[in-house]
Amino acid sequence: MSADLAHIRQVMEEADCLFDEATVEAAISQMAAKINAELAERNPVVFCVMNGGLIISGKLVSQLNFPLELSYLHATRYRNETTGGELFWKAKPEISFIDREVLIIDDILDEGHTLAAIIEFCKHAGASAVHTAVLVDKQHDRKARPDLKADYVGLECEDRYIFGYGMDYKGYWRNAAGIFALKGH
Ligand SMILES: O=P(O)(O)OC[C@H]1O[C@H](OP(=O)(O)OP(=O)(O)O)[C@H](O)[C@@H]1O
Ligand SMILES: Nc1nc2[nH]cnc2c(=O)[nH]1
Repeated sequence: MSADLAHIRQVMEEADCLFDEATVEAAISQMAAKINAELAERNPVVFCVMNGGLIISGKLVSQLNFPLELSYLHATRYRNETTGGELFWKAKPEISFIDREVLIIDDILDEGHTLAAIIEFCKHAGASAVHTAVLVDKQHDRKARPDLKADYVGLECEDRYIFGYGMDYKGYWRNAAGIFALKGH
């Protein structure tokens, strides 16, 4: 089914900008500074969680000043919808995790099912430590594991459906240079 582009455009026109580009870029630089200070000697394998992690991963790793290996994994729970379901692996990582420190980079920690499952997967695969970085931590009381916090968080946002900087609305607007909230959600 082809997307209704008029609707997709209208969604952006009506959306609220929660964080403009300069604010997001500053948050990413702060994350990078902390990661540089803490992981520079750890020889981590860095994993971008596709698709949403694409933009934050690219922007973040280019500000990391130590040698690292970069790969991706693809797990999805939302499949371009605005509410989450079962975790579905589209691509599992190919690099060996055995005795390696891992840094997982994703766009958003919402209910946390995705990140929790990825962390479990990495530990099961033999990682010696799993570090996590998310651009946005959504604030609400529906967390899958309330104790699960990302080690590096760029921004905290209110409990609304957001898009931009890698996050989609029905598969669109991952390219938006700001973080926007859907009108009425
Ligand atoms: O904390 P949770 O409630 O589990 O949600 C967070 C996950 O949801 C989004 O992925 P999605 O499944 O939409 O796939 P995408 O990355 O392809 O957009 C996002 O990229 C996170 O991986
Ligand atoms: N685009 C987008 N994806 C999500 N995955 C989990 N929560 C969200 C959200 O608010 N926006």
